[in-house]
Formats: sequence, structure tokens, C-alpha cells
Amino acid sequence: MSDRQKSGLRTVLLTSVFYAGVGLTLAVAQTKTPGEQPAPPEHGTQQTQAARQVNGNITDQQRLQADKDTDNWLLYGRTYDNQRFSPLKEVNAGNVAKLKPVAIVQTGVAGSFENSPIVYDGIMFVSTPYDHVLAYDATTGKQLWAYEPNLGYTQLCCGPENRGVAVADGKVFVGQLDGNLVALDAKTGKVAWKTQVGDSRDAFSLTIAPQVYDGMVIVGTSGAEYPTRNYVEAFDAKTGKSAWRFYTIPSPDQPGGKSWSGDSWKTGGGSVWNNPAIDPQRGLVIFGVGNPNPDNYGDDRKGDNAYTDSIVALHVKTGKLAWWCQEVPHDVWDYDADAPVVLLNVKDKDGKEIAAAAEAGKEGQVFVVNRDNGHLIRKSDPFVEQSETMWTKPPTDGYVNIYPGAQGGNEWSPEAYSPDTHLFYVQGTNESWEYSGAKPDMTVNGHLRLGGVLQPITPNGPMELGEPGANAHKSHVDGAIEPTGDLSAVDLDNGKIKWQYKSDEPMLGGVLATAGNLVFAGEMNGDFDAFNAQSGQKLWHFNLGSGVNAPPITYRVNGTQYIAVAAGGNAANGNPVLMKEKGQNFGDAIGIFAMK
Ligand SMILES: O=C(O)c1cc(C(=O)O)c2c(n1)C(=O)C(=O)c1cc(C(=O)O)[nH]c1-2
Ligand SMILES: [Ca+2]
Repeated sequence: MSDRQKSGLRTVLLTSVFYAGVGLTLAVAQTKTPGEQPAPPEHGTQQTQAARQVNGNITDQQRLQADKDTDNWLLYGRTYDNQRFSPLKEVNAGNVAKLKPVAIVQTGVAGSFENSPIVYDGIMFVSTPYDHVLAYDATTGKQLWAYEPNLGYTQLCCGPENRGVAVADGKVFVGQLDGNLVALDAKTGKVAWKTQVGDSRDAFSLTIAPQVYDGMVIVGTSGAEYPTRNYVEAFDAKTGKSAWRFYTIPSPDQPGGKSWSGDSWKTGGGSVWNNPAIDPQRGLVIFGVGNPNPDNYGDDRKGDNAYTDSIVALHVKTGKLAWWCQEVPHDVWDYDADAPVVLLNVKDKDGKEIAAAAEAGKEGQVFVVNRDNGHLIRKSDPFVEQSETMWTKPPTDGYVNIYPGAQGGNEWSPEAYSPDTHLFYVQGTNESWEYSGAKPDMTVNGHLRLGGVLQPITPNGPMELGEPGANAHKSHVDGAIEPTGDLSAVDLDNGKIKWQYKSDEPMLGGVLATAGNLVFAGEMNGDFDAFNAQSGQKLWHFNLGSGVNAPPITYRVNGTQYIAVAAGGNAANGNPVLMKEKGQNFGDAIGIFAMK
């Protein structure tokens, strides 16, 4: 073990002792100080932690009006438009410097922690890597129940990720890595029903946070690094019975079907692994679609390859296609459109305000489309560095180095939009990737089919992914940049970057914007930061001991505003190699912060 690693280990041990101390002091403070405002009658102001009852009875009506519900965080992106904006402002740019942890919860499951919790009526619902689900008192971190699945066989490209649960009508819905969608009783965490969405032996998995709407649970499948034909599927929330399924790769007779040569559409990829937005007024479900397969070798799938790397809208009642807009035609770089689509209004070139949908792609720009027809309104300026070699076809007799690569740009990180500042906040990674192409020897269901080598590189060498060929492959690092990250505020009315914060490591996990003129986001070194939403000035940070690579949320219980975020690091795309180099470890923490 190098000195550097040793000192990293020591820091983590010391900080965890510190956290335990914080938890203790605050737990005592909690019993002494009842909430400032009367609690809901079923709880009572003198309620102890143990008395808090789990209530997951969020109704359709409540979800539709989630924007008016200032206290709760009812949906993945807080509201169906996925803006991740909260009107709470007790914590604001003027006082955030005094923000303190009130509890640091440890879930017991360390690993790539990407969860965005749901909070309802003082209860926080969390999912961990490997799909454990836990219910906590959202003010103290006291655990109320836990679901520990016996996962079946899994075949995963990028780690044991779970991005979150959905809570509706007394149930908690979790997509599992083994391809199952499971409904839990929200009061107890016991399984109510379980449905297989995709066969894990064929490399289908669920890492997505499900969406819930109008009696349905909607999920998409991961698996596009394997020869799959992926889909989005809606299930009856009461029974788990399939309501509709939409294949993200059209057959030849469907719209866009001619954009695949031969039979390539049958195994064309097109994963969907981030939470869809819902436009209730238009009756649309809108989401991003992942890469085509094979990833780097496109000669056997000639054409644009619809609907991969696209923003896609379906009629939510039937699952029928409404429109799509492709960000990257005929992708050979694994440029999934994999961040949540955000619904917002922007000005068109004539200054007219129009309903839009936006997604910040892996290729490093925000795509803004008209929500009525999917027409591209504009692309933002790049929010990461783009190499001159970008868009070079991976050669079969050599290699090409490109940035951004398959980690983005924006990796899957949920963006935020503040209607107060009219700015769109997005994280980004500057990282070189080495690509080469190779015609796959054969196609075997459930076996990786990358069509060559793609791997992140630093100026010092490869960050090996352990994928076939990557380890054995001699890497070339000429032109490689040091991996770094940024957080950008983008004006989507003109596509310009208003401010940008730079981080020493890739930034991924997601952003929260609040009416307190604040933006919260994490860094891989464990820092959880608050910025002035207008100016980008960093106002506060707290180190959570391992990478804050998850989306923060905020909520209010008994009149107190809390901010929470998961911290565990990230296991995808060579990030464990980077973390090891810097002496950083995987973790299992959820930090809960307040002004008290
Ligand atoms: O195409 C796919 O099916 C798929 C799925 C996932 C996933 O489900 O996590 C990732 C990717 N692709 C991917 O390309 C990628 O870079 C990636 C990073 C991560 C992560 O959790 O940090 N997941 C995934
Ligand atoms: Ca992918």
C-alpha cells in the first residue's frame, strides 16, 4: 500500500468517528427540541423517532400537484417535469454557510451509490447498490424497515447501480439488477408483487428509478452493451401486469425502421436507464434512449439507427410513439442519451416562449426540442471540452483518442432547472477515451458485444475496465487530458454558458436547484457543495467521506428544511481506478443537513 493510500484510509476512519459523534449530539438535540410548527395530527409534536409511521399513500392527485407540495419530494425529479427545483428557501444563499449535518446514515451497502431518495410525510425511501430498499425517518436517519433482495443472476455493463424507487398508493417500486420489477408494501417493506421485465441471462437489467403515473409503473431496460433490443414498459401498479411495451429499436415497418440495415435492428441496443418525464397536459412520457449495439462498430448496422441516442415521446396511455429527435445519428462512441429529460419553457429564435424538452447528452451539449413535435430548437454551447478528433469513426486498424468519451460530457447525471434564474444546471466530465473498432466475431446472447475497444485513458495510461480486449490492448495516450469535471449553468434561451465551476475529478451524480438562490452538487472527492445559483460562487461544502455521485434532494418536516444526498462513489467507466489513485473509498452514507 502506498503512503498516499494509507493516508487516505486514515482520513476515512477519522471522519467516520466524527460522523458518529455528530449523529449522537443531534439525536439528543432532537428529543429536546420539538418542531417549530405543529406536526400533522397523526404524528403529534412530541412524537419520538420510533413512533413515526411509514405512509406511502401518495395519490395520483398529489403527484400531479407535486409542484405545490413544498414539503415533500414525491417523484424522482420532484415533479413530473424533472426540474429538480424546490421552492424551499429557509436555507438560502445568505445563510447556507451555517448548514450542518443532522444525521449521517450508513446503509450498510457500500458501492456505486446513485440514489435519489423519495420523501413523504417525514419518511425517506432509499435504494442502495444491489437494490436494497430502506425506509428512514427523514429527520433523524432512524431506520424503519429494510428490504434485502435475493438477487438472481445478473449481467451488468457498469456496476450494481440503482437510481431510486418510486412511491405510490401505499407501495414502493424498485427495479432490480436481475431484471425484475418489485412492488413493496410501503408500511413494512414486504414484497407485494414481482414481475420479470427482462431476462438477465440475455443481459437485461434495471438500474432506472421507475416512474409512476395514472395507475402505471413505467421502467426501461439497460443492456445496450450487449446484443439486446431494449424497451420501455408500463405495468399495472396494483397487479404488476403489463399494460404496454414500446421497443426503442423500430422494426422495419415502423417509423424510423429503415434506419437499420439488414437484421441489425433485432439486436440494436437502445437502453433506457434514467427516469422518464411526464407531460400530463399532452399525455406524453418523454425519455432519453441509450446507445446502439455494437457500440463502436457500425458497419453492420448502417443508417441513423433510430431511436438510439434520442429524446423520445410516447402517448403515455398506449405506449405509442408520438415523436423522436435524434441527438447522435449512427453513434459509434457509446453516446447514450441517458440523463433524465427535463420539461421547461424556452424562447425560440424569434423570442416566442415554447414548451420544450431538454437533455444534456454524453457528447457534451444540451439538446432542446419542441415538446409538441420533437423538432430541435437548439443545442447549447459545449459544457465540456470537445477534442478535434470527436466524431472520428473508431478505426479497425488503429485507434483514436476522443473527449468526451463514453462517460460524457454529461453521464447519467440528472440536470436541474431553476425558474427563478432561468438557468439549466448540468454536471460534466472531461476525460479522454481510446476507441478502436472490430467486427464482432460472433453474437452470443448475454455476452458483451462492444465491437472493439473503448476505454478511458489518462496521460499516464489506461483506466482498465476489465472488458474483453481492454486489458490486453496496448493503450495509446497521446493527446490524453487529465480527467476533470465541471458544473455549468446554461441559458437555454440562447445556449450560452453563464458560469462554470471546475472540479479536479469527473463530476457526476446530479444537481438540485432551490428558491434560496442555491444549487447543490457533489464531487468525487466527497465534497458536497452549495453554489450561488446566479453567480456560481461556491458558498459551502461538507465532506461526506466518499464520492458524492448522487442527486441531492430537499424537503421540509415540521417547518425545518432538510437537504439530503447519498455518498458512495461511482463504479462505472474506470472511476474505481481513479478513486484508488486518489486514495478514495466506496461508501454507504446519506448525509442529512439542516440549519440547526
Ligand atoms: O447502455 C446501457 O444499457 C447502459 C446502462 C448503464 C446502466 O444501466 O448503469 C450504463 C451505460 N450504459 C453506460 O454506457 C455508462 O456509461 C454508464 C455509467 C453508469 C453509471 O452508473 O455510472 N451506468 C452506465
Ligand atoms: Ca451504454
